Amino acid sequence: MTVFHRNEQRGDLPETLQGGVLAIGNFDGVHRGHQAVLSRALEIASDRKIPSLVLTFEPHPRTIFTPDKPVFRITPAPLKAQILEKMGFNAVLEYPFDRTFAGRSAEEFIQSVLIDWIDAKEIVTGFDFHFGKGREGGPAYLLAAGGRHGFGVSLIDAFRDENTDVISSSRIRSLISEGDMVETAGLLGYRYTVQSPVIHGQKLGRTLGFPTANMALPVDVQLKAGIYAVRFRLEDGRVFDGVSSFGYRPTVTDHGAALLETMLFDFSGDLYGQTCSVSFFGFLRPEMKFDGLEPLVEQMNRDVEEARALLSGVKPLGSIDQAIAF
Ligand SMILES: Cc1cc2nc3c(=O)[nH]c(=O)nc-3n(C[C@H](O)[C@H](O)[C@H](O)COP(=O)(O)O)c2cc1C
Ligand SMILES: Nc1ncnc2c1ncn2[C@@H]1O[C@H](COP(=O)(O)OP(=O)(O)O)[C@@H](O)[C@H]1O
Repeated sequence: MTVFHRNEQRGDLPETLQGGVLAIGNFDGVHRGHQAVLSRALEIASDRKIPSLVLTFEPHPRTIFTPDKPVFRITPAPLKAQILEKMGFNAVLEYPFDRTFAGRSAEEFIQSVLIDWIDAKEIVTGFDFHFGKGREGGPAYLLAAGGRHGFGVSLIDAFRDENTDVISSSRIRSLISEGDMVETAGLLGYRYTVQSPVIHGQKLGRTLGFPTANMALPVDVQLKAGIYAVRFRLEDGRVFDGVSSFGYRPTVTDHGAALLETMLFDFSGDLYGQTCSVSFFGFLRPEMKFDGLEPLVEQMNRDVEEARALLSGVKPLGSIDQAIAF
């Protein structure tokens, strides 16, 4: 089996990965609509026995065009790479995106990236993908370029959910900001997941009988503050059920940045420094300000019971969910 290749800085592309099928897009969230595009690329790769690659852009182009409004990334690059690897791709190419790159013509992009660097034989993308200076390159342009350069082009139509709404990253971002983890999972095809190193907190949790693994999430994350039923994955792959609190902890502090704190069930050990992931299965309640630690602890005990009950019956939604949250 070949090792998954993550190319973060337009480094040399191994020859074994040239001449493949290339899915192009930002794919933030790798949601079910993205998965339709990506599955088509995997099918072509398997039929033609050529490598399968994904070309994406880092940072997210919108961060370059509107720097004062950083995009809330559903899947930061490392998690996206993991999901693509689990799906069966051979490589992800995270192309450094800046204004100079954005200012290149569509033809320059095709020649220097798709032909000279990757030697792509097949391109798969969504029906609305545009590229090159001022978005001059669209589906028709890409089809014509394929004719000239000799690569195949597959354009995948917008994927709709059961209610015939188009699945989009922005719709999912707003569901996450409302704490709607069930609907979010339905559109992603897997449970919303964050990854971060476990950091030191105030060491109060253990004295309350609730040790919590603390994580700082990227500032752009717009997860609703509150208490969630979760599954927690350690670096070694072990997974524990747990309950998380995300927010500002008004009972003990009333300032500072939002923190994600997770109490793992049936676990004891040291987690500091490990990069762990938390997958969200359900929203239990908003964060509240209690009059002292005693009522807080009583409520935390009820949260634990509720989370245990919610998690007792959960099943993987598919292979991506199985790989990251189970
Ligand atoms: C299940 C759970 C629910 C929580 N709910 C609240 C809450 O509603 N309000 C609040 O101020 N803090 C809440 N917290 C945060 C606690 O105040 C925090 O875990 C405690 O202060 C320990 O902090 P430390 O990890 O820095 O030692 C919750 C924590 C957990 C694990
Ligand atoms: N069941 C558990 N759930 C969460 N963390 C645990 C658990 N058992 C042990 N730990 C360890 O204890 C630490 C949390 O203890 P705590 O007193 O809350 O300290 P901190 O304030 O640094 O988070 C975690 O980071 C982890 O290393």
